[in-house]
Amino acid sequence: MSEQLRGRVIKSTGLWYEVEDEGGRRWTARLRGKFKVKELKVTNPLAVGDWVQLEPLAEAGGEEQAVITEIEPRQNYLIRRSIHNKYKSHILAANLDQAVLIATLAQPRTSLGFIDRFLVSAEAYRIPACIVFNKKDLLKEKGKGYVQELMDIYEPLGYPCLVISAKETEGLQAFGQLLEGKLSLLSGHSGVGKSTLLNAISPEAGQKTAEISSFANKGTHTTTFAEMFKVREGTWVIDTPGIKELGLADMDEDPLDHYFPEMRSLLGECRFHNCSHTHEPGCAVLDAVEAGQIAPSRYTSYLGMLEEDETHR
Ligand SMILES: Nc1nc2c(ncn2[C@@H]2O[C@H](COP(=O)(O)OP(=O)(O)OP(=O)(O)O)[C@@H](O)[C@H]2O)c(=O)[nH]1
Ligand SMILES: [Zn+2]
Repeated sequence: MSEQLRGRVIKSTGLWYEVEDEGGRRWTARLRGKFKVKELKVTNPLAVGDWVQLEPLAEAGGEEQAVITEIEPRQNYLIRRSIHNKYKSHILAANLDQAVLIATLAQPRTSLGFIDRFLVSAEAYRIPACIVFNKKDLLKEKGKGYVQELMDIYEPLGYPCLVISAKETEGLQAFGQLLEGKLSLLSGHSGVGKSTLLNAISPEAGQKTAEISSFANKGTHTTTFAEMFKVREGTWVIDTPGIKELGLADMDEDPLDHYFPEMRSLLGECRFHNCSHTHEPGCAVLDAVEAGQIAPSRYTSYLGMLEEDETHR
């Protein structure tokens, strides 16, 4: 019996994987052949974030080489339809502890529709989500009041929020604490300050993601390329170009209202069990909107997504 180690995939090229074992050693690893045919619906059997069992190769010379013998069951994963084969899907990352949306109200403006879509995707993927409003320094009194209004909408729904300024290094400690001990997906429009923020808390991780980002902007990346970065021991982030904007594709078949926490708690109270909450009499969701218990902007996002869903069917 050869030695078995537990490790985590931190980089995947599709051909080989970089794995860090629990002792912090890095391995270049390949999958044992039989795994490749196991799951027919995905193009990649293994993704960044996966926990695996490793078997070091005896003949390895200077470089640490190993074979991956087992993949642990996933807590969650991000998946999207393969760009090469429409009948298959591609797993982008696994076992995410949270999805962090970096948003800004100016330069560029992140729309509420975009925020809500991100949150719905996170719900569908069963990944806890939070929102970090960056560039606080650009906000005047009115803008600050508006951010507070947004926080009053999102926090009671279970989405923690932070308001920070990477430029004025305000709230960076809280941002660091938010990430502490977790694997976080960082998401957000180009220009919201993801690289600046990462740089501020971990120059090494910031540098690496910036390289990938400029690589991606040239349009040369493929979705098979994914990597997670160590902010510090036990704290990781993924800022892969292909997953910056989580899509709604390939989520569970659950109806959309299941992904809005404020509607989820009302399900079963509508008169019709298949209520779409758009026009039906005796609709508990419409009543809640009317009564101001559901934010109008959230309901508007719901309607927008519902309509989009229907045109895609
Ligand atoms: N005023 C202000 N500007 C900021 C702040 N944070 C970042 N910026 C600026 O916003 C611009 C974009 O920041 P980046 O960190 O490159 O944004 P990014 O999200 O990584 O963008 P991509 O790499 O395109 O995905 C830069 O000019 C930053 O200096 C902030 O808190 N306040
Ligand atoms: Zn209803």
